Parts: sequence; C-alpha cells; structure tokens
Amino acid sequence: MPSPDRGTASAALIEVDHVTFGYDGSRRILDDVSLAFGRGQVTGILGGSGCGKTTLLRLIGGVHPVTSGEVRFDGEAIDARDREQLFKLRRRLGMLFQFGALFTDLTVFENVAFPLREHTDLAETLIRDIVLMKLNAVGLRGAAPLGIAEISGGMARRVALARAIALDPELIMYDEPFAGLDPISKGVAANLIRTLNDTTGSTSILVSHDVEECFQICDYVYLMSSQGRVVAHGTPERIRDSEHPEVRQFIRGEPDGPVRFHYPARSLADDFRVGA
Ligand SMILES: Nc1ncnc2c1ncn2[C@@H]1O[C@H](COP(=O)(O)OP(=O)(O)OP(=O)(O)O)[C@@H](O)[C@H]1O
Repeated sequence: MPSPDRGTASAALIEVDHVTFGYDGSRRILDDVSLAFGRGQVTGILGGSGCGKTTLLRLIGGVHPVTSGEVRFDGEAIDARDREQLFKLRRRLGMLFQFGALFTDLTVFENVAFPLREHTDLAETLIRDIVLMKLNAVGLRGAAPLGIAEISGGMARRVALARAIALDPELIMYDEPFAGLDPISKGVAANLIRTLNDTTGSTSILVSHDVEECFQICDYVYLMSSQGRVVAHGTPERIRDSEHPEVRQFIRGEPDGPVRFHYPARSLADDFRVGA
C-alpha cells in the first residue's frame, strides 16, 4: 500500500492519512488510502468510474466524516462535525463540480458574483471589478451579460472555473473538469487549470478519467483502483512507464485486464441453467 512521499509531506497542503470510508456500514468505498497534495502543485487523481474519487474530494471538503484515519488541511485535522471549522475551511477552498453546476436562471456575471455576495461584504463596485477580472482570466469578460443557456458547454465550464476562483481559494478541487468537452475545449480547460494554479499560487486537485489531459498538466498523479485503494502514484512520466498491469490497462484504455469487464456474477451456467 503506497503511503504519501514523506519527502513532500511537510510541503503538502492536504494530507489524507490512512483513510477508510464507507457511506454506510455495508461497503467500504475507500480502504486505508494515503495521499499528499503538495502546495502549489496540480495533483491528479485518476481511476475508473465508481472507485471513490469524488468521495475523496467530499472528505477533503468535510462533507462526510471519515470512518478511520485523518484528513489534514494545512496540518489541521478536518472534523466534519465541527461547523465553525468547516465554515472557515470552505472559505479557503474552491470547488469545480462535475458539469459545472451553474445557476441557469442567472447570467454569467451573476454566477461568478454569487460566492462574493454570499461570503463577503464587499461593495458592489468592487464585486464588479473582481468578477470582470476573474472572467477575463478565463477569456470570457465579454460574455458577462449572457445567460447560461446562451453559452456553449466549454464556455460554461470556464464560467464555473471563474466562479471557483472568485474568492482566491488556496485549494481548488476539480471534479471531472473535462467531462463532455470536445478536444479543443478540453485543451483550453486543461491549460487554464495549470495557468490559474501557477498565477494565483494556489494548490489544485484534479479528479479525472482523461489520462492525457491529466498527464499534460499534473505534477503528480495518483491512480485509484476499484477496490478503493491507491494502485500507483508518482510523476506522470513515472506512471506512464509503470509496468504494473492495472496501471498499464488504465493508461492504455484496454477493455479487459486486471480490472475485469464483467461485474462479479454467478456463472453463466447457473444463470442460464445450462448443464443442470
Ligand atoms: N451519497 C452516497 N451514498 C451512498 N453511496 C454513494 C454516495 N455517493 C457515492 N456513492 C457510491 O460510492 C462509490 C464511489 O462513488 P464516487 O462518486 O466517489 O466514485 P467516482 O470514482 O468519483 O466515480 P465517477 O468517476 O463515475 O464519478 C460508488 O459505488 C457510488 O455508488
């Protein structure tokens, strides 16, 4: 079982330390996982559908308490039951949800202004300047007055990105930022994530199925297995060169291998009453 690289752990903004978690007692989603997210770095979490990537982001955001182990933000253990701590934590954290989750009845401008109005007492003129600056950073200042229905999926993702960085978070978590995007929009989104990370000095965690985009922009990558474990971790180069069969299957997108195509089932003979 890999553990966080102790050499970088002290520089880590987030440490997931031997965490086990299940939504209920019947099934473990994460099984004794340890990951470290270096300050100023973009770290990718790759893995097939349902392996617990989004769950991991929720634990970092303090949405659910861990069953065992500890998640630390800047050295402080996150307690999902401590509302005061969570309020402060969430102020330091930006989240880009799967498919953006924008308010469709608000304009592009209003969507980005939303967290500023919710979390600050800034004057309207200052909010206006910040919103336009954030939209400028994602290339959409000119789209400020448009409705969400009037913009493309790729633009919507960028608006969600502008909203995620509105409060200058120290940590930005991206859940499937490339899902449903065409190759050009994917490339634009990937470049933006890297550029925003570097220009704002924040730390980014990127959950994705997209191996190439992830490898292009990440400093470090974790690969999770369907059993809720970390299979491999390292720089994209190291992961790409890995001889581990499950890593190779995932990187090459092979339909069958250590990760089985078939969900566990009774034998064909049993199900079709053959040879009974
Ligand atoms: N709120 C919940 N209550 C119970 N089970 C859940 C809940 N959310 C997710 N799960 C289950 O936990 C497992 C992991 O889900 P999760 O969304 O973390 O996976 P994922 O790796 O992010 O998948 P994907 O790549 O498809 O988004 C899945 O089997 C899912 O059905």
